[in-house]
Amino acid sequence: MAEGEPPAVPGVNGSIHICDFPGGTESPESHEEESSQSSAAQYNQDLKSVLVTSVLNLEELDVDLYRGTHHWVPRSQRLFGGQIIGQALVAAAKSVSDNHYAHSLHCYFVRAGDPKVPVLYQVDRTRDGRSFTVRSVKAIQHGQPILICQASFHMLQPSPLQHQFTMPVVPPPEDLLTVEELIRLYLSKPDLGEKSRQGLNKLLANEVPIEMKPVQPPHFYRLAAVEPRTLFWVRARGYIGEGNMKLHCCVAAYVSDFAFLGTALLPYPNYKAQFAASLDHAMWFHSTFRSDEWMLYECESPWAGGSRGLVQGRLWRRDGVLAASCSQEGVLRVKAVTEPSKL
Ligand SMILES: CCC(=O)SCCNC(=O)CCNC(=O)[C@H](O)C(C)(C)COP(=O)(O)OP(=O)(O)OC[C@H]1O[C@@H](n2cnc3c(N)ncnc32)[C@H](O)[C@@H]1OP(=O)(O)O
Repeated sequence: MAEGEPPAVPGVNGSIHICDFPGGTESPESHEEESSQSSAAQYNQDLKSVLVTSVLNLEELDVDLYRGTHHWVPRSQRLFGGQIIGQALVAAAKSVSDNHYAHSLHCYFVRAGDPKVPVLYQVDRTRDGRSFTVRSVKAIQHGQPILICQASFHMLQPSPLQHQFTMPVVPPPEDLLTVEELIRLYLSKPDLGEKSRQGLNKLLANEVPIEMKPVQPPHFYRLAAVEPRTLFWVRARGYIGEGNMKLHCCVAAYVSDFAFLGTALLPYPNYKAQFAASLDHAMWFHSTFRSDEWMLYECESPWAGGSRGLVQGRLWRRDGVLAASCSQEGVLRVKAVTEPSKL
């Protein structure tokens, strides 16, 4: 890693995209306190998640037409894909009855999102069935689609067919450090270069509405090739509360695109992404969950080639229930890194 670049974390651009990680100004101590409190008390209900109060709170302009604004914009200055998916799912869900729940979505990112203007979401009520309801959503900027999304909703239908994989065994979130805490540890290294220090401080100032705790902190530094698999605990910052499963799915859609594509870069520490962007994103929701509670995100990349990478993910509730599955392909244009790390 070259001097001047912050250390790598498993973000979308591997060694350069650390801006895609949550920043914040909490002290490490606040998490120690939190872990010693009861789970009921761990939510400060005054600190509502900004995802709910702002990002996913769309303005209704007309029937089936909504406007969404931006909260956090990545350093790439193109809109965060998870934000567009989450907002598209909110728009789709608005015209779906309360007893139908999101079970899947399929999206293509066809143009880069422009952070300077809001996004319009135009919903087509494709079909209303007894069990399944389908919506098509077009996210539009400057008169052109930036995302096309199909979302399907299903009423609850119990069935004797029921199985799932087993959740990986990992340390609980209370035993792990947040990304911010890991960065602070890194900042305490006396031999850290000044430009790296500046980059890390910028990262801490980021206001990503997600908290993360990597299970394998060595990946954080990404000095050696590792298998394309990563595990981290993740949750929305702030309180959302029980009850609105549609909303939790929208938040999970936002979260699921975060630090996902970078999994495909983990075996290649000698390359950095010059251009990385998600091309498509699919998601299946399996169980009820709370997106403001820690969930384990298990990400793996079974394939990369032809300047593209495929990533697959599973979001686990901490009690071992599989909450959601995700798949994404992204474009990955890389260049060789010549300078060794000075960090
Ligand atoms: C956390 C992950 C995320 O959130 S990523 C955000 C969500 N996803 C997105 O924003 C992706 C949106 N989709 C897109 O931008 C387009 O569909 C993309 C993927 C770029 C389509 O690519 P393409 O058909 O190549 O578009 P384009 O011709 O407009 O070119 C875009 C820039 O890429 C370049 N490019 C093109 N082909 C090549 C190539 N073979 N080798 C090197 N560069 C190539 C183009 O020159 C163009 O670059 P520039 O913008 O002019 O600087």
